[in-house]
Formats: sequence, structure tokens, C-alpha cells
Amino acid sequence: MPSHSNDTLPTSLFTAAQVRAMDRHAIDGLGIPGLELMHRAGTATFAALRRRWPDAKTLSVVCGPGNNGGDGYVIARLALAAGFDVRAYPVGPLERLRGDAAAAFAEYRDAEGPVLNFIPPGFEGAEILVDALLGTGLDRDVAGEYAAVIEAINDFPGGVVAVDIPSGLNADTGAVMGNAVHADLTVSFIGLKQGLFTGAGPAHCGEIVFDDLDTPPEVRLEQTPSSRLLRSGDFALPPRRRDAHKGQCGHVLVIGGECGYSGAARMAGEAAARIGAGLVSIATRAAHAALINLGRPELMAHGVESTEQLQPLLQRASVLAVGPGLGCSDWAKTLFDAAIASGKPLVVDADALNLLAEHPRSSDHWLLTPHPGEAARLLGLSAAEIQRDRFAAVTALQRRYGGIAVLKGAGTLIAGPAGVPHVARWGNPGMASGGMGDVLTGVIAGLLAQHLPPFEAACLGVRIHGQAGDLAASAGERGLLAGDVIEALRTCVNR
Ligand SMILES: NC(=O)C1=CN([C@@H]2O[C@H](COP(=O)(O)OP(=O)(O)OC[C@H]3O[C@@H](n4cnc5c(N)ncnc54)[C@H](O)[C@@H]3O)[C@@H](O)[C@H]2O)[C@H](O)CC1
Ligand SMILES: [K+]
Repeated sequence: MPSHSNDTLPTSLFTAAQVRAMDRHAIDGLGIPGLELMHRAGTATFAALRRRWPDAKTLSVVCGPGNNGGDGYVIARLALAAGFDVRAYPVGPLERLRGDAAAAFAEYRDAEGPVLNFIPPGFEGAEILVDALLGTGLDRDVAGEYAAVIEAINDFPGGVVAVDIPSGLNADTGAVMGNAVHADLTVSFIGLKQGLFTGAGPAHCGEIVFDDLDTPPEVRLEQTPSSRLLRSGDFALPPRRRDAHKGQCGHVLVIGGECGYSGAARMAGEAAARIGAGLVSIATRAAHAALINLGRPELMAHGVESTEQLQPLLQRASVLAVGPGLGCSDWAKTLFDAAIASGKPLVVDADALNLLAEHPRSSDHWLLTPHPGEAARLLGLSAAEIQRDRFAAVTALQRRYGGIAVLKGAGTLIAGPAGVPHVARWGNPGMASGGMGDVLTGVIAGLLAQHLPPFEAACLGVRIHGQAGDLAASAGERGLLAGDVIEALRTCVNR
């Protein structure tokens, strides 16, 4: 059955190899003929296409040399039978078609379906283009004719539907293998591939529809999910007791705000307060304390120039957030070391992550919230290597540094000491602006202060931060400011 929205997609995500094993289980174990599965895949894709573009009547299908291409020939035949003007463009030698794909091609030809050679620049006259070039069989960067066809698909002005996964997108990592199709709609089958939801996946997939091709749950239950998709209802805060008082809602201490960066510390503090922390203090350069306090009197701002001055604040706080605008000076190092030595749960972000990369150590009571560049420094890799396999990177961060690792970016990933990485789908490109990370740091710290376990605080924090960003972006993504997200937090945390 098809499911197609953030919260009705299955939460279990898999690798391509796992989904191929599911295909085999369905075919060899349950006796469902491969061609029957292919017919179901084509039917599910054509139905989703018609839901999305109900008035379309002309369709071009690009078919690769394998079973993804076979799905494409099924779609072409169904469109022909429904009265569409159809053109199928085989890519790769037709004589290489085998098994179910060859049978699907023969069925299309028997229905007198037009087959054309692809001639750049492309697919004149069609309203919709179906990408059935490559699916879970992708095993190397696309090149030559395949790269040219993907280029032409990406220049196509009409709607693009990707069969199972946009061609060129790595199903396991969400990385682009040379080049990848930008689809408006992706219809994925049998098991949801984790690469659709992180890295370049979200930008290439468009709307994601899942269809289990009426295979029984046992097909999926046989595989342990490689990761999980977060849902709106996951890890919600318990309702606040009527007799609650601020002492029960935790005390966050934000440590940061080097000269010129007081705003980062303030935004982290405001976010912690807006997510519901009972008390919020800021330890920052003396020159900033009055400024922050003036701007947001609910925050208790203290000028701290030494460990001695920091100690009483560390004692009073229940949760620390270290890094927003902290810089990497000796002042920063001294405060960061004192925060770690306090043994309090702490969220480590921004420059504190860079200090940690200089002096690696692990702990089980912190949460690291790097963006790909900070993760690269922490792992001694390049940012491109991090993005090439975000799941491997977030797992490596957690294994090496302990605690909880949050790898920010499209499809933020959260990894804890147990279980599999969790993937968040919220957020938008408008959030690629200064201060958004400071807000997330404050949100997670504020949830920790309200006694959520670390992994739940990280998952819920990422979700609410992204939802607030999406809510604030309803007035437009460009020009979205971190302050707008802070203002939207209260709506989202009280949903
Ligand atoms: N019966 C089933 O298993 C079902 C599968 N479904 C669809 O099948 C594809 C997976 O098909 P497969 O034949 O394994 O691979 P692809 O069609 O994805 O790739 C074809 C072929 O292409 C070669 N190849 C790999 N990478 C490249 C590259 N970069 N450039 C050129 N050629 C490349 C390689 O030899 C591959 O074998 C799955 O995604 C579904 O769409 C049905 O949907 C369900 C039943
Ligand atoms: K495809």
C-alpha cells in the first residue's frame, strides 16, 4: 500500500543490499514472481504519477539495462493502455536486458509501444519524464551516456518521477555518484532506502512515496533497519504539572560569546528559555553581560574572565551548553576545560568542537552537534568525505567521542551509544544562516534541563528546531533569521 507523507512513511530505513535481499526473499522465499513484483512496482509508480499530475497525457520513460529499467517498461505499457502518448528511451544495449526486465520490454513492444534512441538534448513534447535508468543496482559513478542522459533529465522542464531512487543517488549514503537526477517525485519500493533522507537525498528525491508492493511485513522484519526516520510524535516532552515551578525545569548555563560574538551566546540562551528551561544563565566576556541582559532580561548574564568566576555558575547549573561564539583563545580553552571537569551534562558546539578536535577525549555525558566542517576536523577528514557517507561519519563521531553525536545538515543524523542512527526530515535551506546552530544548541540543552534523556533530547531538539524553521519559513526561506526560529519554538514545543 502507498504511504506518502512525512509521518506516514515507515520509520524503518535500509541499505540497498538489504532491500535486494528483501526482493530475493519475496521471490525465492515467498514465491512471488519477480515479474509480478515488477508489475506491482510499475503500477504503484504510475498511480503515484497520476495522483501528482492528474491531467498529464504525454510521458517519456528512460529505461536502463536492469530491473529498474524493467519497471520503466511496465510504466510505459500502463501509460499506453491508459491512452497516454508514450515514448520509451532505452539506455545501454537492449540485448543486455535479462529476465524480468526483458519480459517487461517484450510486453511493452507487444503493446506496440514506441521505442526511440535518446538524442540529446532530450525529450521533446513530453509533460512527464520517468527516470527508470538506475536503481539499487548503482555500483559506480555515472559516466558517458548515463551521465549525459541524467544531464538531459535534469534539463527537462516538466515533472520528473524517479523509479525506486533518483538515478545516480547512492541509496546507502545519499551521496551523488558523479551526477544524479533531480526528481519531483520518487516512488520507492519494498524497503525505504536510508540515502533518500540525508545528504543530497532530500534535494534529489522531491516528494517520497513508499509502496511495499503488497509484500508481507516478514520480508522487512527479516532485516534489522540500518537507521530510523524520526516522526512528529517521537520523544515528546511530558505535559507540565500544574504545580510546576522553575526549579523543576532545570537551569541551563551557556558558556560562550567571545568579543564580537555575544549574539551567539544570547541566542543559545534564548532558545533554551523558549524551549522551557526554568532558568538560563550566560557566562560570557564581561563587556557583554549587561548587553545580553538588556536585550533579554529573562537571561542571567555574567561577565566571566576566569575559572574562579565560572565555578559558582557551574555549581548552580544543571546543564551546560559550551561553544556558541566561544572562539579558541586561552579564555575559551580554560572555560571549556572547567565545563568538562564539572561532570555536568553538556552540549558541545561550534568553537568548543574545534577545541575538542585539537585535544580529543571522550565522555558519555556530552552531546556533540557538529556541522560537516566541524565533524571533518573531529574525524581528521574533509567535509566532502563526511558528506560522502554521513551515516558512517555520525557513527564514527559517536564511537570516538562517546555520548550523543548530532551531524547537522540536510537530513540531520543523531547517533547514540546503542541502536541505529535516527534521521530528521525537517528544516529548509533558509536555515543556512548564522545563529541557527546556536539555537539548536540551546534547544537541546533546554530539553536536557527538563530531564529528557540525552538521546531523546537530541532527537526532539533536532525535530523542534527543524519544525520551527519550517514554520518561520512560511513567510519565505530567504532572509530567515535565527531569531525568527527562536520566536517559533514556543509554538512547536507546545504542539
Ligand atoms: N525483482 C526485483 O528484484 C525487483 C527489483 N525492482 C527494481 O529493480 C531495481 C534493481 O535492479 P538491478 O537490475 O539490480 O539494477 P539497476 O536496474 O539499478 O541497474 C542496472 C545495472 O546497471 C549497471 N550499473 C550500475 N551502476 C552503473 C553506472 N553508474 N553506470 C552504468 N551502469 C551501471 C549494473 O550492472 C546494474 O546491474 C530496483 O531499484 C527496482 O527498481 C522492482 O522494483 C521490484 C522487483
Ligand atoms: K531510477
